[in-house]
Amino acid sequence: MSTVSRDAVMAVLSQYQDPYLNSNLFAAGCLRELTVDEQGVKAHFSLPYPAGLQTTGVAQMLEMMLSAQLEVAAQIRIDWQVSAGRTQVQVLGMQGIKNIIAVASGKGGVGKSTTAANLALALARDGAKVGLLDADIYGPSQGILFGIAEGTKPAVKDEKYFVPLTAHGIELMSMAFLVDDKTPMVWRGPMVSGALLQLITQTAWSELDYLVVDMPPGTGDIQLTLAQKVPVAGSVIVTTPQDLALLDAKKGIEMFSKVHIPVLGVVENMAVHICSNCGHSEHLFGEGGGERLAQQYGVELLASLPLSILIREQADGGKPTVLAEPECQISMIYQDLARHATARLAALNAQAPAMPTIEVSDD
Ligand SMILES: Nc1ncnc2c1ncn2[C@@H]1O[C@H](COP(=O)(O)OP(=O)(O)OP(=O)(O)O)[C@@H](O)[C@H]1O
Repeated sequence: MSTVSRDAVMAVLSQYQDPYLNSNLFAAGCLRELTVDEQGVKAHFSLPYPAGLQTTGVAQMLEMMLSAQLEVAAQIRIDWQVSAGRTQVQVLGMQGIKNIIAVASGKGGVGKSTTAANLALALARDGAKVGLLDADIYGPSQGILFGIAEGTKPAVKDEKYFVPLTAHGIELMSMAFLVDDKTPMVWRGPMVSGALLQLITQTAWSELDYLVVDMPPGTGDIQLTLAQKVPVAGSVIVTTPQDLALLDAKKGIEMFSKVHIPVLGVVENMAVHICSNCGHSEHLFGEGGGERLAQQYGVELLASLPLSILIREQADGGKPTVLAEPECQISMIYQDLARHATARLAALNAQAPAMPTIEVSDD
């Protein structure tokens, strides 16, 4: 077999643009090994974001491109590896976590918790080790979203740490596991802030690639303190496209920039309604709001999700869409969201100088 040149092989492989890194695999620094000899081509690439579901397919496609264009036999291996966040996580119980991602919204009820749950599940489907911290003190709903039986309490380790529950491969801790639904509102204020701090400083998480934090909605003192107490590597802002929600989402973006937490991007939820009878699509809350918001702040529009009865029924029934119907079109959007957000985070981790360590105590 005649040997093709290394340049020719690289030229063919460069035709593939990774949709999440927005560049070819060489320019994105993913090449680990490339051998071109009379045996053929052997290459190994490593992606910086979880991509377990797509590596085999992409490798096969690259092999076919080489075979078709250069008539050369190729063995391509693609794997992925997550780098640790810029901020070293020094919080007790959180030291084994590589990256903390906050999911926030300026306004309540826009689908932040549903997005956080599906994001966590999508990351896990792609092979990442994931935890989910439900810090939504006003309406902790991750227990319901993950089908946890009411009254389930986390185990306690060394008389000091809560052990997260595990559901569908995700480590899970929620305010709801500590505060009773029947706790009167008047008691809730001070108790809840105390419990939230306990949740942050006294949960023994495993070694995780990502901890997704479902933040309380809004941009008040509690959210700001939380953003400062938890060493967040990046945030995802969830909004619906109507003007009022967008206005609040802007406040969310500004809050994160105030505490120097990068915004990985915006998720536009309930963007378009598709009639389940006739298939007609309608932008109930206006069109293009998420895109405009992302452009205004120079961040990515990570995903745009439809207003779908499936999303609501599955989430409220304890099986978010990514779990209930992993192959459906909506799950693909969540999968895409997870990859866009983590690829962006990887780029930030690679670029930025290390941030100072954040130490958190429970006082
Ligand atoms: N894209 C969607 N289509 C249809 N229903 C949705 C969608 N996203 C979320 N929902 C539903 O909207 C309701 C509110 O969602 P969710 O609890 O995730 O919002 P939230 O922003 O976290 O609210 P809160 O401010 O109360 O924490 C839920 O019943 C959920 O199932």
